[in-house]
Amino acid sequence: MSTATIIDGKAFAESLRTRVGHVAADFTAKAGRKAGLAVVLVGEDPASQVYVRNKGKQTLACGMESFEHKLPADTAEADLLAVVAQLNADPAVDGILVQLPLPAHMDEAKVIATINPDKDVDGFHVVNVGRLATGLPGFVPCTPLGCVMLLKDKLGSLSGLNAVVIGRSNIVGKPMAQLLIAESCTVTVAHSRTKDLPEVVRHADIVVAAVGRPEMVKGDWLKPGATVIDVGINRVPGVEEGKTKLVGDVDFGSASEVAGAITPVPGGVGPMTIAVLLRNTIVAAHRNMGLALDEGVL
Ligand SMILES: Nc1nc(=O)c2c([nH]1)NC[C@@H]1CN(c3ccc(C(=O)N[C@@H](CCC(=O)O)C(=O)O)cc3)C=[N+]21
Ligand SMILES: [Mg+2]
Repeated sequence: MSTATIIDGKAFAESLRTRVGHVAADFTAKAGRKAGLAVVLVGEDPASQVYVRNKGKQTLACGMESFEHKLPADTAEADLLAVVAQLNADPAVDGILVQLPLPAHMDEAKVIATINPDKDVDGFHVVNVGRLATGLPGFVPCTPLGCVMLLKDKLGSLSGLNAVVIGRSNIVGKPMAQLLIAESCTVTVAHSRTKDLPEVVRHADIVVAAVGRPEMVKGDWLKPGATVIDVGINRVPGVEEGKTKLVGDVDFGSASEVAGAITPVPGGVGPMTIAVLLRNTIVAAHRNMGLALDEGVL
């Protein structure tokens, strides 16, 4: 039987988007224009198209402008860089997101390096990575920031807690570790080469699973009462022939019998990622226009 509290990321994301909407209306009144988010999608990956469509819809629903740039999969890297440069120069664009992954013929690091760091609402530019690592104001990657928001909402102070992050990607694992360090957690970063992962996880008050392996983390790995944040979005064959279902990196069935609280997939971290993107965009709009904003209201 499931005994864990389910952390409702979908509901939290909705309330965050409502707060972003109020701040966005205030911005429009002060700036005389709406805040704008540009999303660049290269290629026709169906999952990416769904995400981009959802981002666009939610951007508009928050009272911000959405600019979508869809480029064919065989676009030359130079042409993508030119689009980014044009968005950097456009005063109607406060935030720029280039959907990843990019086609194999493109150098992702080079493309990200071209984005103006002050419009980099994904927080992927090395300048923002450095700002996060050194405690300067900048932009923090949306998924890990969303995870910390859920953790603080659930636990209050995270100070002194043992946190184990499984995964060391630039997008989730590494920035997640930085944020947890800033919250005064004792942080362990585990990954595919970690020896005896269950034994490492057993010490964690907080587990953040971001490895991309369906249902890898089992309930009997967990310290009873641990808070489990599942970042995984894995599409696997469903019970019905030909259908797929979405599962996380955590085996929800067994984990929810041991954890104190756990995020579901779907409806956990995923919706937070988009809500934080909108939050980062309205923050960028204020900063770049020199308008004051109490970021604590977000
Ligand atoms: N530059 C860049 N920034 C990103 O933030 C970025 C990206 N590239 N590339 C792709 C990934 C993926 N991503 C998700 C966003 C929302 C959900 C989401 O809302 N998921 C729903 C389910 C959606 C479904 O049913 O497929 C949920 O978990 O409840 C998932 C995944 C952002 N990404
Ligand atoms: Mg890894």
